[in-house]
Amino acid sequence: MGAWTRCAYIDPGYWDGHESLHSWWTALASAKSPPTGTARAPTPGPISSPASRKKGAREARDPMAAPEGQWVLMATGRSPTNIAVIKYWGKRDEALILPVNDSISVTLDPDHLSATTTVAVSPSFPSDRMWLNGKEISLSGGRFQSCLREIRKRACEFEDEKKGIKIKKEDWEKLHVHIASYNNFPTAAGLASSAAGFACLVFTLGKLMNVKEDYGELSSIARQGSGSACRSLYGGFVKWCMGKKDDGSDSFAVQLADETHWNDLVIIIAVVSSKQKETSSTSGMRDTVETSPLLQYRAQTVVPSRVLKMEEAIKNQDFESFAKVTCADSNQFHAVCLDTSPPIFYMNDTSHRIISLVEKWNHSEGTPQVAYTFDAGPNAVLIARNRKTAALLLQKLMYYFPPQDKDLSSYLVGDKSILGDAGLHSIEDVDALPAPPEMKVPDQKFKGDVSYFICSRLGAGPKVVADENQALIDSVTGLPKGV
Ligand SMILES: Nc1ncnc2c1ncn2[C@@H]1O[C@H](COP(=O)(O)OP(=O)(O)OP(=O)(O)O)[C@@H](O)[C@H]1O
Ligand SMILES: C[C@@](O)(CCOP(=O)(O)OP(=O)(O)O)CC(=O)O
Repeated sequence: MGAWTRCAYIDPGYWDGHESLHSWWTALASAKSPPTGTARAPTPGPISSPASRKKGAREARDPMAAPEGQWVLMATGRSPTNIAVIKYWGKRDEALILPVNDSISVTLDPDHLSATTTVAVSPSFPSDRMWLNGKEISLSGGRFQSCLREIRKRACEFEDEKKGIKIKKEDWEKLHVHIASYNNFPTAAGLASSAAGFACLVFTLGKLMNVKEDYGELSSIARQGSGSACRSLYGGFVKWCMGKKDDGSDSFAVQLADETHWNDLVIIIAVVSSKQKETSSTSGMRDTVETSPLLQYRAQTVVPSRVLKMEEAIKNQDFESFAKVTCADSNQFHAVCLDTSPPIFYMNDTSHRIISLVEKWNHSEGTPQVAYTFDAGPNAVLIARNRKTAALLLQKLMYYFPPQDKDLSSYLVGDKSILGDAGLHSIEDVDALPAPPEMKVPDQKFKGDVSYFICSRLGAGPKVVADENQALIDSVTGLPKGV
């Protein structure tokens, strides 16, 4: 499925109150063909000519847009999100974003959950500006400033003789950027939009500014945008090494194995709520560090041995060990939240019901079939050992959490083929599902408690989007398309 037809992946309610974003997106969606995703050097926008102005320029020009005759140089990238199986929770340095423990994550398929970002520079831009999901946001926060500063420091000379553009290393400091980004899933709803977003920003700025540093170095810059973002610089299985140094230079991500290493795994996300959460990860973990006596024990004693176990499990594709450690770590992370004063509740009754369903099924099989993990929100991320298990899991989930209306195809987004594997072609198939035998109260159903499901898999790291039609910024005006 092409990136620009992915509105269907979003909870229909997600668009409520997002009218301007919706029309912005619709305008883009009707624009052009699906992405190719192939990597390539940044593509400079054309030097505006009378012909291109006639075609592309708006009737009333924005006073902040690039004046006619000025070049706009742009790059577009797409970055995945990731879900931690050993959680990062707690900082030892708030400004540099240095964690109290190592963490490990799986990168999700960017077709289903990712950020797409276009960055542009032009001598005509008077200031740095950013638009997120079609709305202008401030770049004045320390996190955005750190990422911009660190990338600018590493920018290298760029020349395009044909287009007559030459940018010397020292010139990058003087050039302002315009940034437009779009998440193909709900923002700030516990689905790690900050991870995809900051990874994408750093990756794409790095491409635009001809940064030569390796992904490890880029990951430590993305870390300064949002800790979990450092793990989105790689596909597959990724470890964020906490590091020991005060300057954070040894706190970066490494890839443990790429997305092809263990490709049996199927990921089903139950989106329990896509509303913005009450306690952000940043403030939640700050409170935990200040008040939870359990956190120290977790960081110093529990996590180090779990990280070793997890690395072994991944290396050997040992699902039993992988699932046990994943579930235990999610539960301990939420226990640490509960141990915070005042206590933080990220999970809700639906989250607890899903845990109970998985635990009972795993127990009845004698060996884990599915692992669950929950970030700073009620949404369940369920990792099934293979497709067959994922199809069985979906049947059980659909039995307890049938859709509110009759439209199955908007109730499960992402890899919809799993519906066929589960024998669920229509709402009648859902109604006819038998009660899972392992559950004690099979008759109770919770229609409407899950907003929708996403079926995904492990995915690759960030990519350049070479097709300029998919850029979010107009290469003539230097402003977001459709705004
Ligand atoms: N595409 C993006 N580009 C740049 N920044 C982004 C992007 N998407 C989100 N962000 C930043 O991340 C913030 C949301 O982060 P927050 O941690 O609250 O939610 P989340 O990452 O979706 O959830 P969680 O980390 O708990 O799973 C936004 O306010 C914005 O500053
Ligand atoms: C529960 C988590 O998702 C916490 C993520 O926290 P963030 O990376 O969003 O926090 P900041 O570094 O303050 O931006 C666990 C994880 O991803 O490891």
